[in-house]
Amino acid sequence: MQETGSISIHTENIFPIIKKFLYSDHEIFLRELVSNAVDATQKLKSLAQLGEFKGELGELKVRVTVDKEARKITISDHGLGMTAEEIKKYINQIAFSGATEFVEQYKDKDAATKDQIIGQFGLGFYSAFMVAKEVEIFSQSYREGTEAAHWICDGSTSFTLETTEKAERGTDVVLNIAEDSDEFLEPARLRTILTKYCKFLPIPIEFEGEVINQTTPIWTKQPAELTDEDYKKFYQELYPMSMDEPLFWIHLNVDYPFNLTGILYFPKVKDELQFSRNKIQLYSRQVFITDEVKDVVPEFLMLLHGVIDSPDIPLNVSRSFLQADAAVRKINTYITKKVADKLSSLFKQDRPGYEEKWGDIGMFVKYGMLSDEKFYEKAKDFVLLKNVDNKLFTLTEYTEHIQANQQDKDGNTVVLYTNDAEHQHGFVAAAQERGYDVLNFDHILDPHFVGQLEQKLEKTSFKRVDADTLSKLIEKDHTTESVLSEDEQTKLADVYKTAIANEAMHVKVAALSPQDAPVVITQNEFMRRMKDMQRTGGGGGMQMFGAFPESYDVTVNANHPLTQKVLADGNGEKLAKQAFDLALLAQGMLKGEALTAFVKRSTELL
Ligand SMILES: Nc1ncnc2c1ncn2[C@@H]1O[C@H](COP(=O)(O)OP(=O)(O)OP(=O)(O)O)[C@@H](O)[C@H]1O
Repeated sequence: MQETGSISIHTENIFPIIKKFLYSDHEIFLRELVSNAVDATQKLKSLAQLGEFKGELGELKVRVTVDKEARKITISDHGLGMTAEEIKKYINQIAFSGATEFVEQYKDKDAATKDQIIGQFGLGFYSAFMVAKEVEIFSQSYREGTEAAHWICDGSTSFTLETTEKAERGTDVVLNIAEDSDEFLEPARLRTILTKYCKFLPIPIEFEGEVINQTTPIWTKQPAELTDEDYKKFYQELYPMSMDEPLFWIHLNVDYPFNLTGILYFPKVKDELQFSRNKIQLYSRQVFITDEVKDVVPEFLMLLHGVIDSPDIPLNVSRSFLQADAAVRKINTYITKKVADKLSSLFKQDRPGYEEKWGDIGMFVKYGMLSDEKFYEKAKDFVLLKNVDNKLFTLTEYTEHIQANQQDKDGNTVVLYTNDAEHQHGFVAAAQERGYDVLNFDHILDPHFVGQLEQKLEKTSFKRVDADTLSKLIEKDHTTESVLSEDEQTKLADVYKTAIANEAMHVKVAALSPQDAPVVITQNEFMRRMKDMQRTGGGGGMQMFGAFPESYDVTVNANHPLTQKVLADGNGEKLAKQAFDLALLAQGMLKGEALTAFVKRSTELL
């Protein structure tokens, strides 16, 4: 029997159109054909289980071979095969009508969208024509008493179908590679494509006499069957270049209301926010799809590594649709919840272990809290604050820790922090001397995090240790009386103003304790925060603060013994300058010429 015919579709000659549309990702033809072969094999296995196929299953491998001379790539399977009638139905009708529909719907879309949609309309098989000028199918159905069929098509709407001889059950798809697709005749190229897309397919894939895949990757197994070593080994397989072991992992496994399996690893990341993105691989039934998991995984978890496998993610639709897709939103929420639960249980079950990892996971947690309200609600119980003595506290523990000492006269709890304990050492030490605790907030996310905590925590404010004099940072009821008269205070301020001679330094006199420093230089908390935010790119509306020059408050302590000397001494200005320079020195602000002058003056005074 031989039959030639025309495939009944509306658009004439869709081949050139498809080929043109899908220019950027021709390599996926192999993914599509190999997954068809795998599907056919699995269907046969299911039929055997159901007792509908009683013959020998034999060795169920999929073989990919390439013959460079003959310009042919062959994908062979021992799956259920197709009769001539089935080829007409599944290939001529389904595969081709899918292609037609594709052309009609996606004519005007951009390249990225087109790349994504190839499978959507059963375009799988048709993708062969992106690289082949002619495609042949040799197939023998598993059904007894059926004849083998041979189909040839050049991508146009006409085809030839005839009976043939084929010894073994299953299908061979033979591609006659087009001149412009020579690259796919290179075995090395084919191997790369196969390892990229087919590494975890459930049926063995043989290429050049070697099986290139793992048929049961660990995410398809039950967590109870797996040891820590299995998870670590798999991580190493996924990221052979990685030096570090993952910190911990989450095995995802849900089948309702959507289907999702996978393993997410927390890598060691430390500081780099931009580091290792796009490390999560997305699979659909063990076929690799993409490592662009944006929208499927919440933004703050993009730093995680691992695999997600879900047939429910509509991979073939455009980006904007993906964001709006209900299944994707649910998956997103699910992953966030799973991550929060995992952190929570680590925290509860092994506090020391959790604290040890805090340096690596702290950033995730804070980033998550900042970007996701639901995550904040869970994480507020396991987020940790670190003080300058490297002790870690939960939010509740910390409030309890400082409440007695660090309440101001209005009953607000004042949290003191430093963003650079080394640099602000003088301020930190002074605060500690008063029995205050100082937190370390030295990550670039911390200014934002501080802002968030201030909004969320009741009657709590955050002040950097160098934002004001200690008595002003936490204002207590009792005010220290000034030993100076009004006149003396004005005179004192004038002496300092002349000595400092700098517009950016706002001199004021305050009655501090005689034990405090004679002069303290501080930078207003609000202004400094605005500038910090701006530097880290936060808060779009903060732009206007860029126009403000740096300015500092210089607080002169009226009650310090030195003050009397400054007022009495004919040399007052020199002393004032010296005291001011010492304050600058404590802030690490004394540099260059000023530093040289200071050293000279100190020697003179000595
Ligand atoms: N190797 C094969 N063995 C048996 N049947 C096949 C084989 N390849 C394709 N088919 C049949 O042809 C049909 C069309 O294949 P095609 O790849 O175009 O779409 P699909 O596999 O149904 O969907 P998609 O690939 O888009 O997920 C398949 O559904 C299957 O019935």
